Amino acid sequence: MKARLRQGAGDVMTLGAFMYNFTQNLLPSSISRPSLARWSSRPVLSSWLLLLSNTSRTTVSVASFDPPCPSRFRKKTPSIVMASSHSTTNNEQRLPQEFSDIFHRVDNSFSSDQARSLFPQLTSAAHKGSHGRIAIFGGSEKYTGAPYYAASAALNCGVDLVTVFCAKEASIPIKCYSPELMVQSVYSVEELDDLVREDAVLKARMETERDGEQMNMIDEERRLLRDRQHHILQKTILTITATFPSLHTLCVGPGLGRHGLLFPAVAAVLEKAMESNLALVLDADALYMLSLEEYRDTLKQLISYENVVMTPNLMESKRLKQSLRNFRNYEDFKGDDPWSNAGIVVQKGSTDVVSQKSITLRCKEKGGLKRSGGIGDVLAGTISAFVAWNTLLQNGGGGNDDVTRQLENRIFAVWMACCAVKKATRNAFDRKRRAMSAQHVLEEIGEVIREIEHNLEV
Ligand SMILES: NC(=O)C1=CN([C@@H]2O[C@H](COP(=O)(O)OP(=O)(O)OC[C@H]3O[C@@H](n4cnc5c(N)ncnc54)[C@H](O)[C@@H]3O)[C@@H](O)[C@H]2O)[C@@H](O)CC1
Ligand SMILES: Nc1ncnc2c1ncn2[C@@H]1O[C@H](COP(=O)(O)OP(=O)(O)OP(=O)(O)O)[C@@H](O)[C@H]1O
Repeated sequence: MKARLRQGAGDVMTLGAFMYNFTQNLLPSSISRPSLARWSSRPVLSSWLLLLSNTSRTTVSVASFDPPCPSRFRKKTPSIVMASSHSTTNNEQRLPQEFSDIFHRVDNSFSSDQARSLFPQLTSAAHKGSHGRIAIFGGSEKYTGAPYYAASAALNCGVDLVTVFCAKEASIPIKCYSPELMVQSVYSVEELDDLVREDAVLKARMETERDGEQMNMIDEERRLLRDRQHHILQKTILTITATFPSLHTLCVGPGLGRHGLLFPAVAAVLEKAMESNLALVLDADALYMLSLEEYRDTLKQLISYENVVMTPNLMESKRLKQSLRNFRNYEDFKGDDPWSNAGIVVQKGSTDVVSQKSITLRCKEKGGLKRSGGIGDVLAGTISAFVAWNTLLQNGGGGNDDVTRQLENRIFAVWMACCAVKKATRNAFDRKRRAMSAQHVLEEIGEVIREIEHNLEV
């Protein structure tokens, strides 16, 4: 049990909190249109992936085009033998399988320098927050693990500060899982349930009431109830939006739950985030909410928003696609591909498909064979970290070219996050087999990031 506690946790946890965790058993248990001239950079990534994937192959034949593969790369990856072949037109079918599999239909190419530029540098000039400030809006009475997994994954990637905005009922459990997380309760499920109950009572009274004066009084009571609801939700919205200027990414959805009264506040937060051009990662119940007809206007805005990553599982994808098809007659939802939106969509599966407009990257990294709950949350947190780095590097860059390049890099950053989680999942599975849980994946993330950086010599 002692080994399961995070460093420093013993100093700050109350005995009660510790016992809570103990009894609940909730503590963590321990690229087609490639420009051929640009292909020269791709062996770096392909080989990186091969190194990362721990395949038994140690000798890989990599085609190089004009200009040839950078010597720097050859030096760095001695286990990979570079076989040179001269470029001709339409060489795509001659590309090794690894290339066409990994970089399916990619319009942009990425150099090793660009790959390194996805990571903020570790320097002595860094201050708390300069490697990313993230917030997760999720966590409800029922789901306390999901926001913890997402937030901890971001921290384990190397983000400095993560805040979890959640229900009051979830805040103490989440605080007890980790002393590193800043946890702020932004609404109470009990309070929202009271509002629903009181409104149902007033509605029932209204239906049976025949006296005009009494009906007016009930009307007035319902108006006061709506005012109270507005006040409660405004507080939620203001608490979260007040932090926007300091955030690099806001992830919405892990463990959010599906309380009907909370959804208008979630939609308002998303709309304010878009107004502030804040990077968004949307997962789980946020995607469920967006598939509902009441939130089609929010979905419509998000579809044309560049700064969003949506990470649907199979079910969420089906629901969202169906909603988008239902909106076909809706002025802006024209075209055959419901996913042809401005932002990035990660369709999770045995192969994660990362797409943005006409670009599609496929993460073919092999994962583990265990599908425990929470790995999707680990992925949402990891993507949030990479997107936060992309945002802060974009903000710190010089000139419009840098901004354009960073935006181009974003899809690549998201793809890399997907590969990292797959690899972490496989490492965790190798270690724990059937006993593997999301916590074990979380424990592998830091090492996988270190391995990526080592291979890229960041
Ligand atoms: N420990 C926790 O607190 C966890 C909380 N979670 C939260 O639980 C809430 C509901 O999430 P769900 O994902 O269950 O909700 P959904 O309503 O999207 O249900 C998903 C359903 O689809 C099925 N499904 C998903 N992928 C599938 C595939 N590839 N093939 C066949 N069936 C598939 C699942 O088995 C599940 O029954 C979210 O807020 C989520 O964040 C989950 O993330 C799991 C862990
Ligand atoms: N069939 C599969 N084979 C291998 N990996 C998979 C498969 N399906 C999903 N994954 C991986 O599992 C992780 C979570 O995806 P999943 O579809 O389970 O999301 P989710 O349902 O939202 O998860 P969670 O319930 O944990 O939030 C992702 O890293 C994804 O790549």
